[in-house]
Amino acid sequence: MGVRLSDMLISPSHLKHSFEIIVNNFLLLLATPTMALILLRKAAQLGPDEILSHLHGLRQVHAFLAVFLPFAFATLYLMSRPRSVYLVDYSCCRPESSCRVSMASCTENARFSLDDGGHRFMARMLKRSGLGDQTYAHPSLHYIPPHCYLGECRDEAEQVIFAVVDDLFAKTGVSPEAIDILVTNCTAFNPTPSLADMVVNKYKLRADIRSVHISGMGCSAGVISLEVARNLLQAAPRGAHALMVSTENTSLINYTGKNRAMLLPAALFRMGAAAVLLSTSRSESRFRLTHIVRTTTAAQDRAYRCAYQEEDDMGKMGVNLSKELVAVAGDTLQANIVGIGSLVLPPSEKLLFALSFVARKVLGKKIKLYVPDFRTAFQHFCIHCGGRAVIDAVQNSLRLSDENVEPSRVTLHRFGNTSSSSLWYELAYIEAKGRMRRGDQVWMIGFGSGFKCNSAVWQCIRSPGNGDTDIGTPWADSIHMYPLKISEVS
Ligand SMILES: CC(C)(COP(=O)(O)OP(=O)(O)OC[C@H]1O[C@@H](n2cnc3c(N)ncnc32)[C@H](O)[C@@H]1OP(=O)(O)O)[C@@H](O)C(=O)NCCC(=O)NCCSC(=O)CC(=O)O
Repeated sequence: MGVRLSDMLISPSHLKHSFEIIVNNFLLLLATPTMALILLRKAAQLGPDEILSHLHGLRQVHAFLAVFLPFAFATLYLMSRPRSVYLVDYSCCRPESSCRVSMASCTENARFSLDDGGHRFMARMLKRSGLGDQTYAHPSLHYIPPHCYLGECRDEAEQVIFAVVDDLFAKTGVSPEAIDILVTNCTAFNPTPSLADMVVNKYKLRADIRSVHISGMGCSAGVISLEVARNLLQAAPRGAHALMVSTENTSLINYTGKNRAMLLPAALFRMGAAAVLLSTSRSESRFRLTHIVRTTTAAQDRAYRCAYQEEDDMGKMGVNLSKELVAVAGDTLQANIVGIGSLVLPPSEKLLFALSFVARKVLGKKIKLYVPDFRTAFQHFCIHCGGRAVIDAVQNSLRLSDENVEPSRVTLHRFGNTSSSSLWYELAYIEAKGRMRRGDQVWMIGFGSGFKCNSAVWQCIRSPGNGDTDIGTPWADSIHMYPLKISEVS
């Protein structure tokens, strides 16, 4: 059956599209004819002779000022702006295959390490978690019961961190002596000397390096590291390099008590890490960091306690993931999108939001607030894959399509929740699928204990060429399997 033209013109999507064109180009549509009209009227009033005599009357000093002043103002403006920060490249760890854990082996371990109730709960959570059969956990967790001592934790950190940093130096050709700034983050494992010192020692980094380690800041700490690295880079000489390493240690999932909320991390968290090289030099870089917006709701007790490290009644230590976490994440996201929306959304989306806001104030709460369409600003979304329910909640509140959240769901399936490094696995998935184009905008959304929602926005300035064989390396052995219909977990 054919579609009538009149239906097409008044269909909601076409109306919305026309509205966007008019509002987003309002200034241009209004200003260009107005300026043209004013100039034509003035020219008509003066006539050609008078215009020519005005032009002859201009002195050299006028011409000089007309050229020099805009040039001077433009130079001052450019010099006073903070320097742009670029992503040279990044690397994500695919641990050794001996670390791989299948669902069956996780369930089997739970049977021998937990009581009956705990084992049944874990079996159910593992099935429903959205994780697949190829995620990784450090060998210390393959023991029954888990065997997490300082030496094993340090070994896990060294394995993943050295793997990604080796890979990053190899693929960028940047030498360790060229690193001026180092930022590392890991929430659960914080030995002395720190993980930052571990990297300095291994790669013999310079004695004057600015190094920082961030701990206890949860899964959104990767974006916090980014902000710290960006701020330090902007204060460093032009062309300086910052190395950023984000990881989590699976020692945090060795809880073997009876508290369900503390058992949950073992069903979700897995081994992984990412290393990122940033610079203030655009040449050779692949992305430009355009915005970072950080939100914390830690002032509210409910938010503060929803991912909380504690001892249970029997004195066993673990991380308690409250049932309220998903709702808290939704509230924190709402606060974050107000900040990010004002920076990135086109005027049409801002206007619709403002109109719905005013209508709600005037007509009361029965009027729903308009949820801006973030797909008008971003081509790609990297949403922290904290758990199936977290991804579902973000997809619903931002009205995203299944394809928009595909990188998060497949990362959860292939690598599990690798905490602050998960966003980089998602970016690598998008690139491995060949979806990244020059000019594309990427929104990274990190969630983490506190509670925090931190956003980073990247613009692709160089899409991968045919020679870039390293792109999407962590996915090299599995990209052909995805996407699966993993949203339909029974
Ligand atoms: C765990 C799930 C995959 C389970 O999926 P389901 O569809 O089965 O969920 P459901 O709500 O029906 O719950 C099934 C059963 O699990 C129980 N259940 C669910 N969540 C629980 C929790 N937090 N504590 C204790 N029990 C819990 C329910 O009561 C129910 O039990 P019964 O059936 O007996 O009534 C999902 O709920 C999920 O993804 N939750 C979010 C996980 C999360 O908090 N991720 C953030 C990690 S922290 C992070 O990433 C950041 C950071 O740490 O910084």
